[in-house]
Amino acid sequence: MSRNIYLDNVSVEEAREKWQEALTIKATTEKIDIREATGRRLAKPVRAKLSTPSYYASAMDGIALSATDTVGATERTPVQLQEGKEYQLIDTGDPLPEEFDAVMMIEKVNQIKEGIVEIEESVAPGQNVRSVGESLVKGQLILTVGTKIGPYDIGLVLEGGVTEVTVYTQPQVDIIPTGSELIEPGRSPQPGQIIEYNSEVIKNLVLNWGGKVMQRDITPDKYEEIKEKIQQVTQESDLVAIIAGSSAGREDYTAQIVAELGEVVVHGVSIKPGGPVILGRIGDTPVIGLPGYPVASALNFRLFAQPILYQLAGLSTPETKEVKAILNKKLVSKLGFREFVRAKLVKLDNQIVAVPLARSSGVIGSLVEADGLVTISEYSEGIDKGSEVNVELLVNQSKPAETLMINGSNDHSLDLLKNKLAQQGVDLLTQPTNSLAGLTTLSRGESHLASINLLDSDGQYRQSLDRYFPTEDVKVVNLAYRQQGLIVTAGNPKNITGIADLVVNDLVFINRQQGSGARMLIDNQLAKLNIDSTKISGYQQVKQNDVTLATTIAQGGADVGVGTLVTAQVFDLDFIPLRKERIDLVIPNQYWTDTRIKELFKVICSSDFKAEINQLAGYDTSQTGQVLTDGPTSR
Ligand SMILES: Nc1nc2c(c(=O)[nH]1)N[C@H]1C(S)=C(S)[C@@H](COP(=O)(O)OP(=O)(O)OC[C@H]3O[C@@H](n4cnc5c(N)ncnc54)[C@H](O)[C@@H]3O)O[C@H]1N2
Ligand code: MOO
Repeated sequence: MSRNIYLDNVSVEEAREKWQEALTIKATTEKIDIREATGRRLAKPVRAKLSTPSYYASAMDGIALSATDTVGATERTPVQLQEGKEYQLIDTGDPLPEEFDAVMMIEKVNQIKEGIVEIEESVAPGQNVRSVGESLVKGQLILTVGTKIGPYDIGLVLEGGVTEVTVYTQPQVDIIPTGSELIEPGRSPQPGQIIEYNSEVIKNLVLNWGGKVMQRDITPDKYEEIKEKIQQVTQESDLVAIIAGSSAGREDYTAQIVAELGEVVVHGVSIKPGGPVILGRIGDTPVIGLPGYPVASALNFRLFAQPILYQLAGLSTPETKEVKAILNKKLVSKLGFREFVRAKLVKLDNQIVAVPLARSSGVIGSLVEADGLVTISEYSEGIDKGSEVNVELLVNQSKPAETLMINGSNDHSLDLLKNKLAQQGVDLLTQPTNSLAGLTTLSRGESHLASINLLDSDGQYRQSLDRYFPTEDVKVVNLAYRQQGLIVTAGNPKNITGIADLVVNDLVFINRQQGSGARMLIDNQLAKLNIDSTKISGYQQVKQNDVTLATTIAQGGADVGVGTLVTAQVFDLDFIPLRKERIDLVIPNQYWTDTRIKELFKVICSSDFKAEINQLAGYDTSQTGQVLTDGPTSR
């Protein structure tokens, strides 16, 4: 079998147009019981078969009477009425006897004696009476075509004497995940195996759009098996989605099979992610071959299958909502490809800022985090930092104002903080870099707060903070103290006891980057002990964070590095304590009154939060929530 190496490179619009031309899409309808119709779309209008109420009915508990008999009734000139002749007792919903035209509430009726009542005010004709057709009039239009049927609609339709309604048939999507490397969720992947989840993502998109799903078993990368499966399901399906095998790999068969069974209309669109998408048909059934990478798979399905499914359901695709935002990072892109970059949106001062997320199409988390999609045109090689961009909203418009952006040193307590803040409706966007980068970003107005672990050698923040905020006041709030030390191989086979051992010949050290608190710690200690860093093997090798440093040691790439106790424990490594270090949050005074910051401060000061931090090995909350310094003069 020859490989399909040459893909088309058509635009999104051209691909959609070509696919539409090749398909004959017709929405079909069915009659169903209104009681089973929640969420369905009406294909025919509903009209009332009855008027309701169908009789004049009392709207209150009281007495039925004639308005004319009450004329002139006041507290001083009450009117007496005789039961059976001038009034009759009546309850809510009862038919109004023909001889009467109004109802007086029982609370306003004084019983004088058996069969005689007295009233102290007059009533108007029709008072407290529900007239015929007050709710619905026979023949009245109750619901229009396209209505998405909800709880109240069902009540109204039933009241109108109707039980059966005509709705659009829910399109059925058959999803076939392919790939010999795929395993069912819940199993533990061996090297080379991947948990299959794309089909669940696609399934839930279809359900959200009002369709039905048949999720098929994982089919291995075997030409015959895939072909057979596609043949089997196509007949009964309104749209077939085949996941993976779309590209130029040795076992990428989808396009070839679709071509044999029907027609490949487009294979290859000039977009990222998701270039190798296949759009085709088998008989009258539309078939889409989705690229295997999860982001590509989901975005392609949205881009191409959603409009088809909406047409099948008798609807037009919902308009997308956009906001304008300022891009906070330069995006470089390949000319000739339209790229959809997932972005977080944050309201910073009075602007919405778009923070690009991971661009790899293998990172599904980028879709979880994303508030919107930034499109880089195929005619551009990228977008500069600071440019205004249109962002397609994936969330509520109010979301950017609920997000707080923090940059700086990473710490386990920030995860706990994020989780707690989320419960208060604040989304903490963490951008783990290092302390100095956090302060740089903050001083440029590109974040709301910074996390730092940079105490100066004299135990003050003076130097660091004055450098970044020479004129502006900032508050420094303690988050926690954590245990910093040497992370060493499990069992400490090289018997490392402290910093002085780092110059031992057969030891390999692994360092952290400049600007990180761990790097400052090691450099300070080396200076104190008069140790020449060039004598330490591996000193030039740096890792960007605690976790990658520990991973390197756990995998045998180094013997020792500086990190936290909690990270050593996560990776089952040994630990030699060096010092307790403070993790602080730096918050410019201008944000101190921001509601998101107020929530953050409340969380930090809560005993719940402190209790959670105290669960972390080596953490200390004795000063958590304390505002340590306040303004340049007191620093
Ligand atoms: N030589 C070329 N190689 C590739 C090209 C290309 O143009 N030339 N395109 C790349 C792009 S872009 C994409 S996207 C992928 C698409 O590849 P396939 O559709 O053939 O998908 P696979 O290679 O089988 O899978 C990619 C990746 O995704 C994982 N996967 C697949 N299905 C699932 C699933 N149901 N659930 C979870 N994960 C899944 C799979 O294990 C792979 O890791 O091709 C590039 N290569
Ligand atoms: O389509 Mo691929 O998804 O760009 O990685």
